[in-house]
Amino acid sequence: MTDSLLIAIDGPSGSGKSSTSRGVAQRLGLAYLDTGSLYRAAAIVFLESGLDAAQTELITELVTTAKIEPGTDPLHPSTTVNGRDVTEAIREPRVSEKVSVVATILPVRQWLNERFRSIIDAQDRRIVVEGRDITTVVAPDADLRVLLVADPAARIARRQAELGGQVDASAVTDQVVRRDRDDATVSQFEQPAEGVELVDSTHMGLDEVIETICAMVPGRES
Ligand SMILES: Nc1ncnc2c1ncn2[C@@H]1O[C@H](COP(=O)(O)OP(=O)(O)OP(=O)(O)O)[C@@H](O)[C@H]1O
Ligand SMILES: Nc1ccn([C@H]2C[C@H](O)[C@@H](COP(=O)(O)O)O2)c(=O)n1
Repeated sequence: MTDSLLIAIDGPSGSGKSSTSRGVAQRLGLAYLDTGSLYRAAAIVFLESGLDAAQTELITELVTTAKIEPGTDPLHPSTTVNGRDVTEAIREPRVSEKVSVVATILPVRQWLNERFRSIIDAQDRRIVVEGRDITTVVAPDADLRVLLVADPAARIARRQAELGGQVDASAVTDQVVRRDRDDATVSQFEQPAEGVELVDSTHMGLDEVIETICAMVPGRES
């Protein structure tokens, strides 16, 4: 049996977690779990329910009875809700605007955390998992734990470039800065916890970040 290799990567919005984690997983032959994609899928369930954000018990019931399934192939990220492919829909600005509503409901977080742990086990712990609280709550026992950060200006510019100018600057700033502020009320991703490696990607290209993290894997240090 191949040795387990669980890599946990956290960081604020737009710091490069998804792109970096997919690259590291591809390079090391690991599976990949984007935990934010499940929070986003839960946000779709909430948005389509017509419920008010204050109806947290009803939102929790709906989300925790939905069948939310993430793919774990780093080459082909995918997410389904009750069998429907929502891979593209979860990236829409309306979802980014509202995802913190579900992400700040603690029973939803507890339910999702159990899902994440069972997916990690189903992959024999050979997986890169990224999010906001993977290094601290979901997998504090990971073989490598990284907090990936970048200056807010760099993160906003990256997100703006990704959206190809289709969303105005204040909406992009909201998606990055306001969302981090809301998300930080339930997770600690601004400072590395003890034993977590800090990587600042502000002035690093994607390949350099991937290379840096691969070199931190126990047994691969140069
Ligand atoms: N080191 C880098 N240098 C320049 N651009 C980058 C770098 N890392 C990622 N990017 C780009 O920045 C954008 C955001 O990256 P990504 O989606 O990986 O961030 P994220 O941390 O997962 O964001 P979110 O938490 O909001 O989902 C993407 O367009 C990506 O290609
Ligand atoms: N472990 C996680 C992962 C994600 N979230 C929340 C915070 C984000 O606003 C949202 C979407 O994540 P993204 O796609 O931007 O990485 O999900 C969280 O609270 N904990």
